[in-house]
Amino acid sequence: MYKIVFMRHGESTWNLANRFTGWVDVDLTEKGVAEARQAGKLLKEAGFSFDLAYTSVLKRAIRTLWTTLDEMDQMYVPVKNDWRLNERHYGALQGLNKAETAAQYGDEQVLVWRRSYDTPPNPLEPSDPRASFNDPRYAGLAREQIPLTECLKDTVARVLPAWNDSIAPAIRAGKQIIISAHGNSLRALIKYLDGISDNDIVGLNIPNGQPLVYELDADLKPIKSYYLGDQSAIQAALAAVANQGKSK
Ligand SMILES: O=C(O)[C@H](O)COP(=O)(O)O
Repeated sequence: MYKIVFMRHGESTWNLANRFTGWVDVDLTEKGVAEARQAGKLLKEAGFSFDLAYTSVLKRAIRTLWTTLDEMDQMYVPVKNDWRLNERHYGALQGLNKAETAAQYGDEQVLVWRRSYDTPPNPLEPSDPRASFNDPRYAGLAREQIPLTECLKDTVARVLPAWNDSIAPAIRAGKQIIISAHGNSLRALIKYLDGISDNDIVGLNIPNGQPLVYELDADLKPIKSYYLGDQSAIQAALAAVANQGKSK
């Protein structure tokens, strides 16, 4: 049996402001840092010890990972930063307030943009200064690999190669792994691992900064999964994420 830990980053400044974030590189709030520390405490108490860590190239996930490993006194763990674990690109919605967008376009439309499997928000214009073409962290990518918007299906299409080429072989080689990533890149992975249908994935939300443990069989199929920590607080956090896209 293998175990892997997934974690969405702690609260970011744009989570606090309830803005669509995507590939915008915002930092953690103080609460977000505290969530990452608490995650480290829980993982330490549960006896976790990691050999390898994965994260995205966005600082909210990177700092969450550093803070969690620091709390565990495991900052020596090698870290692989992989752009394919980035948050789903939120296109032209990036920067907009989620509740205001729902008030303007309706809760149903915002739910489609946030949670449907295959409907992307409108794309950024290629000439938009928010496009990532000139960002040095993506310098090794072909232009067509750099999104201007994504639906979850697009995110699955880039996350799965990271799983298949890098993460899954490391698990099979016996590495104890933690992945610090984002709400929708983790939804993409969980959809795949748990075989969740395109319809049912709409109902899956991931709270900030809570370690999610997956136990996997020899074929890397999930045996069970559970969040560490206070279960009622986690349920409340999940409901809060779902409600971020409502006008009231
Ligand atoms: O990019 C964002 O806005 C968040 O990280 C995830 O947002 P969502 O829960 O609205 O998809």
